[in-house]
Amino acid sequence: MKRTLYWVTKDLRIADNAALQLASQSNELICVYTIDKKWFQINKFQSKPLGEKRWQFLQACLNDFNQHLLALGQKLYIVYGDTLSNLNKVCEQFQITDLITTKVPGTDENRLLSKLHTLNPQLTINRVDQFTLFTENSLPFDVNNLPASYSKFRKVMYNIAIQQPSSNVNTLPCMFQSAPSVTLYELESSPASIIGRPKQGHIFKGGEQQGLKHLKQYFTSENPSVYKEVRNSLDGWENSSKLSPWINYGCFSVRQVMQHIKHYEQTVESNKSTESLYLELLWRDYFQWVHFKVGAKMYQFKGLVGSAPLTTFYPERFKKWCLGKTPYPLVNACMNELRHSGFLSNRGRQIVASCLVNELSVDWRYGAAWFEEQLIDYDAAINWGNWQYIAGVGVDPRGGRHFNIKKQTNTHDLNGDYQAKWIDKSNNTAYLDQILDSVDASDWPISPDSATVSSVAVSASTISPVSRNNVK
Ligand SMILES: Cc1cc2nc3c(=O)[nH]c(=O)nc-3n(C[C@H](O)[C@H](O)[C@H](O)COP(=O)(O)OP(=O)(O)OC[C@H]3O[C@@H](n4cnc5c(N)ncnc54)[C@H](O)[C@@H]3O)c2cc1C
Repeated sequence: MKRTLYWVTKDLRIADNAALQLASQSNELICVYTIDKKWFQINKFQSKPLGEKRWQFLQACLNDFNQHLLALGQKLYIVYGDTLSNLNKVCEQFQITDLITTKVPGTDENRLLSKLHTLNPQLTINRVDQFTLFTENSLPFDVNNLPASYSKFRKVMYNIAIQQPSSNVNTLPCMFQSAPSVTLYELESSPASIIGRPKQGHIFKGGEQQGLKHLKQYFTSENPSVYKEVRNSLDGWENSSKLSPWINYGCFSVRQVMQHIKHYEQTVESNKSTESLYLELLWRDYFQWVHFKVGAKMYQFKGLVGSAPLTTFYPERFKKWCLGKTPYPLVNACMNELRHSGFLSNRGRQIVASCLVNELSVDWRYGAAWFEEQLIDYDAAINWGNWQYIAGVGVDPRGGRHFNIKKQTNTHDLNGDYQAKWIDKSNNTAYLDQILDSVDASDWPISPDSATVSSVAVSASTISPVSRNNVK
């Protein structure tokens, strides 16, 4: 008799969901999504793990998934609090024999599963390998021998076949008779009203249904044919695929995305742009496997290379960077977009991350944690992996990236349209003076008489010396 707990995490979909397929073979089933109270608390990097924009997106995803489960005679239970004790209570209350969940690289999740197993030694834990393009078994190497750079990984993986998406689940086993005692609430049958949508910027609507609609729209447009030429633009819905928020909550699988790329290549066009899109998905996979391999090192100051960057924590610089109040208008525009909309282009992310590390000499982990709070498409491996890469402590064999802000402004926003769009209209300079005076004026890298805070550029001599390669 299989009494199964399906712990739903980054797999909020019915299609191509091998974990749900496996759960469908149980005798009795309960589907649970855990919301940890820590997600809403300020952490040691002064940010919250879950900000408002992603929380709204997630609620829509949960509602959508619940609708699908209801149609199959099941429902999604949401439990709130301490994840380990909540899962443990569900296991005890229903005498769970099997736990099914999607295998993700997060260190918290993995630690939690081993503790849960210690508390419930009878429990069989099935971690379903479906978060990446390739399963661990299909890698031609052991994860511990993962190639040391992305280019090596790409060479090895390029021609390896990717598994086709699986068929949809049509029936699910019956529910347990009573609701779990830890239930905070059941999702209503009507979709949650989404409040506080950004007035500007891209709108992402959570859930499998909306995700598949967007996936279809992107691949029935001509945008995949020109992706490579436009992907570095700072603005524009059509300049990149905008698939990331749905991929990261598993509203569709990366294999489904790959299927669309292949179909586009077979029926419309196969060119450098369609290849480039695939190569970005491969980057995503690479960061996931790096995270599987290195575990907690993903979040350490010294990163994967084991040597500390020449940066530290300056509260005022960090605060001004978060609020888009640095001396760099392009950086400010990007940070305003991120804060107001929960999204930022890849080039924007690279520019602001480089600025925090190289111009402001701030510990990269504070920036990564701020991104974690703000981004709708936050993913642990991709976010912390990219930050490490820019800070020179990650998988980059060339050691760090420094983006020349003036050059980036001339290349990507010569007419200033993007900066005008995201300028902070409040123009609250009194607020700036207050911060400058009251926090730690001495740590701000502009000498007090050199400029007003809104001036365009800081001369190199006013910046703490940080040796960096690869100024772009
Ligand atoms: C400092 C920094 C932090 C980042 N944090 C995140 C994050 O938390 N979550 C996230 O999904 N992406 C992150 N990225 C990568 C990238 O910026 C986003 O994936 C991309 O902007 C999402 O938009 P898109 O779906 O239109 O991407 P597209 O350009 O259309 O790319 C398609 C897909 O490829 C993958 N991809 C694209 N660029 C990268 C990359 N540089 N590294 C790994 N995978 C990539 C994503 O899954 C993306 O959805 C970060 C990049 C930087 C520089």
